[in-house]
Amino acid sequence: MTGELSPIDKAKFVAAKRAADFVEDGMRVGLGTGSTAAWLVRCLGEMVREEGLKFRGVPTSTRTAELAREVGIEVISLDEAKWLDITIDGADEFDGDLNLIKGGGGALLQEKIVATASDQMVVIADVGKEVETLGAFPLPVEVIPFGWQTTQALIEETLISMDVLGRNATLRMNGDAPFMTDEGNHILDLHLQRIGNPRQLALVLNQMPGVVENGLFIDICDTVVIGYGDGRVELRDINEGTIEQDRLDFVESDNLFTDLAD
Ligand SMILES: O=C(CO)[C@H](O)[C@H](O)COP(=O)(O)O
Repeated sequence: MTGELSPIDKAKFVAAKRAADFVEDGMRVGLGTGSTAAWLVRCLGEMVREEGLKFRGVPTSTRTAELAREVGIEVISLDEAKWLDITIDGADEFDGDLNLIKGGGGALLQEKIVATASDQMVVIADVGKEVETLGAFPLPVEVIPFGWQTTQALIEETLISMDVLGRNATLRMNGDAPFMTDEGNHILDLHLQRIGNPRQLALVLNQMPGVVENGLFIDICDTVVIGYGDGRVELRDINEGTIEQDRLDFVESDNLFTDLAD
């Protein structure tokens, strides 16, 4: 990476760096997927190498597993861990109830399994991810390849019957081929604009044959660490609201940040 990082990357970095402090010796930690989660993995790797932090990580994707091993984190499977102390992951949107849209990176299935198997889920996000109502970000739905067009039609019909604003579901592509998840499935992105009742929509989607999982995370996240481009971080707790506001002096002091920016 060369040159100065953008304000969004700085915001992601400070959120990840603050959240890394949640990890303590002996913990089993779910490691999320995406660019913000990648900062977290790099920060944790640095803590392993330089401070002797000892923990085991359960990655939510092959990408995260590769990065975690690269930076020196001990990687185990979810079945080896059985239960996790904490999962730290990014999000595409979060609302005032800390409900989320996830899956922009296509890892929503593993992410939901891992987060649900954790004592607490901490989301790391730049402030641009905060919304009043979920839905401006297209909602990812993981579907099995068999009959995916039939599943797409069923989803669209159901959205019409639910009177949801936007109704089209598009197949996510990777170049000329359909995007494939780690589990060999496809992703349909639902362009909804606004999700009035995310809890109901999540339940309805998961009842359809062909749907494996949807990207709505309802009542799963406990805390959001919000990063700002000027180094400020805010911790928001599901029960207590804002519990911490701080500023990380990352530009001058952070080796990892300046190493990566150079
Ligand atoms: O859900 C995810 C991957 O499936 C990511 O956490 C989400 O897309 C946020 O990504 P980023 O940190 O790159 O903005």
